Amino acid sequence: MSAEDAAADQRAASLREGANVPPEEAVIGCRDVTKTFGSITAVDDVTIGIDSGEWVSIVGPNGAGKTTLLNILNGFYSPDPGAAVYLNGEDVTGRPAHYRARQGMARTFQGLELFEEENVLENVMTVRAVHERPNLLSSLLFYGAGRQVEARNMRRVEEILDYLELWEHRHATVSALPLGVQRRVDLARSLALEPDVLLLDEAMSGLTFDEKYDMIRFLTDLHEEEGMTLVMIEHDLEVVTAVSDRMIVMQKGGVIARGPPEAVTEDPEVARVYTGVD
Ligand SMILES: Nc1ncnc2c1ncn2[C@@H]1O[C@H](COP(=O)(O)OP(=O)(O)OP(=O)(O)O)[C@@H](O)[C@H]1O
Repeated sequence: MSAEDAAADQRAASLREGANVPPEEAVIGCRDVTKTFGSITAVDDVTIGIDSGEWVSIVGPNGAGKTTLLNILNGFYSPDPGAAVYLNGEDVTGRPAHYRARQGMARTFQGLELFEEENVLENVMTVRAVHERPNLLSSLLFYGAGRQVEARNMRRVEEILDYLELWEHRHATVSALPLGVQRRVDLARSLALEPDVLLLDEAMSGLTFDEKYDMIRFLTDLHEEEGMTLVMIEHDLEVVTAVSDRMIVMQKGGVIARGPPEAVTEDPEVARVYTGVD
């Protein structure tokens, strides 16, 4: 092996090692996560740590375990025993998704789990109302407390719709809207939870060039203006390399590379996964 090859191998190996920050100290992190479904190992011993304000993309071929990992991070799936998941430094392994949502984590869905026959306003308002229910006791003690909360929710939802340029669509039935707008409604629903960490599962899948551009513009604003931590599963490597601070590459359930996009895309193992060429 030449000195050049040895250096490339060493760099590739260092990219595969460890998390960026220890998971226990990360905004969102996990240690030793494995998830099996019967004989299928969907996620295989994954440890990651994502720092506050980072924009991290998780990439990899179909079936690599990306969505399963996201489902474990947000509490939809429990990992196999021996794993731990951390949110803002707290061990949330046994905590359900709604607890993690209240602690600042939201997500969008690859398959858009919207109420298709309801309008945009209703879709976002429903999430908001669940997030901030009027406290029952204060509602009983203070006349109008429930109404105040409702008015506050409505104001916040209006701000979100305005921000995502959805205001003109607020009375439209979701199923009648183009996919690009539906994906923005999904994003609006997650923002209604006022998250610090946003997990995005292929938020740009199926979008036209212009729709993707809009989505990137909104996410960039959230990242830069609000300092939101973004963790994004995305197949479009051009988008990933343009926007991400770091990439995590998964294959067959495991992490095969991680680091800044310019370094990861040069990793020989990543090239092999994407091109099938040695
Ligand atoms: N609920 C489940 N029950 C059984 N097997 C599952 C389940 N969820 C995922 N799998 C399997 O786990 C593996 C990883 O799937 P996952 O959806 O996490 O991959 P992915 O990287 O997100 O793929 P894609 O890019 O196609 O969405 C696949 O073999 C899949 O069939």
